[in-house]
Amino acid sequence: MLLEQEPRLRELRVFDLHLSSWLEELKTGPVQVTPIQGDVTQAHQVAAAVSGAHVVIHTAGLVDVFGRASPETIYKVNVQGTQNVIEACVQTGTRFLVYTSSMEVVGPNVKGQPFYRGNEDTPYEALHKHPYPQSKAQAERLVLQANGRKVQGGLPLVTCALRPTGIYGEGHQIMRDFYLQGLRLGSRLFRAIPASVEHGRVYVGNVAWMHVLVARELEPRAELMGGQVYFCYDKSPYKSYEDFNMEFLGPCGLRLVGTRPLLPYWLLMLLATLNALLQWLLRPLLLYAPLLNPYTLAIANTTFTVSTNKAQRHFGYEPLFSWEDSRTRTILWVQGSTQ
Ligand SMILES: NC(=O)C1=CN([C@@H]2O[C@H](COP(=O)(O)OP(=O)(O)OC[C@H]3O[C@@H](n4cnc5c(N)ncnc54)[C@H](O)[C@@H]3O)[C@@H](O)[C@H]2O)C=CC1
Ligand SMILES: C[C@@H](CO)CCC[C@@H](C)[C@H]1CC[C@H]2[C@@H]3[C@H](O)CC4=CC(=O)CC[C@]4(C)[C@H]3CC[C@]12C
Repeated sequence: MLLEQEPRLRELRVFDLHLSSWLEELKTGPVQVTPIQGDVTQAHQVAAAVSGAHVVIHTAGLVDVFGRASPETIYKVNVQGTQNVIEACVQTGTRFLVYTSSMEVVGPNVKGQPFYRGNEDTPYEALHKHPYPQSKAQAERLVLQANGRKVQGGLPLVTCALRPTGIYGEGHQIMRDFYLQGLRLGSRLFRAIPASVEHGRVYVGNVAWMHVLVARELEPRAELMGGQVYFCYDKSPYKSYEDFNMEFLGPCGLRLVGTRPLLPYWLLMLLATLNALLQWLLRPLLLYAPLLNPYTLAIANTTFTVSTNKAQRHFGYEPLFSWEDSRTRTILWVQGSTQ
């Protein structure tokens, strides 16, 4: 997105624990693309990568709500890693920092209270028990508190945080898992979540586009945007998690069975709790980390949708991809990803 949309870009450094092979293809254009294999938990590696950069987009993170990683590891990558990025900016004189936060820093909370088409100012009890949202909330706080800190050379750091809702699009592994599961079940999926529960989703291309715009506008609009949070949104429809997935899986030949959940909520919660127990029991022997656990069930079962125009007001954001484009691109990816 940066290469396509930012004409003033001179160099793009990609710092990641795992470098993808597609990065090589990006090296053929006029902009210098520098892949750097590194770990955000290693302060010296981060500082070396950041040195001389005009703007840092910090999107690396450990996304785990399934119990694959330990809470300590999640904290180390998401919180300590973010602190390292901030310190690297301060030490090396980089003034603009964009952080990929998450809707999860707000909710859904452990009480299952709905957040219905809320915006950045909507009051909501953000109570976290799970390591992932806890770590994202802590990291976001660090980023916002760092706004205004003096960087090397004496000028102030300008930071802001973007909070995507559930991201979908090309590369969405869970979508592919549901597709494969549906194929195994005779081209069917069984409804587990009531259709009335709305879940916020945003297309990956629009998430990227919003990051590019923020990176571009942070300097001229530092006064307004510094220390701010913005939900990442687009025109994707408000639907339940499963009904939304069917927008893509339907055209790929799957159908969702049932107008109401096949199993009652208490039974699903029992199964989710059993999964958590099994995970704990099996941990010394193997990693058992299914999609269904008490936390994921609670998120999927709680309405959380965003309706805001803050990004449009502050830096002129309009989605780059329409809902129709986002849908088509995602369907094509699902179809192609399993061949
Ligand atoms: N997937 C979603 O629905 C949402 C994701 N987010 C946030 O967006 C960001 C990207 O998430 P996804 O693309 O979904 O996840 P992902 O797992 O596909 O991407 C995360 C990237 O961070 C890298 N990474 C992990 N640990 C690292 C380390 N120690 N050092 C350097 N790089 C490391 C990974 O190699 C990977 O390339 C994360 O910060 C996540 O919290 C926010 C809202 C929703
Ligand atoms: C009960 C199951 C029946 O089919 C459905 C389980 C679906 C879950 C795996 C997903 C439901 C909601 C998702 C999360 C949500 O989109 C918010 C997120 C934000 C992030 O920053 C990271 C990812 C995630 C936690 C996302 C993960 C997958 C779900 C829990």
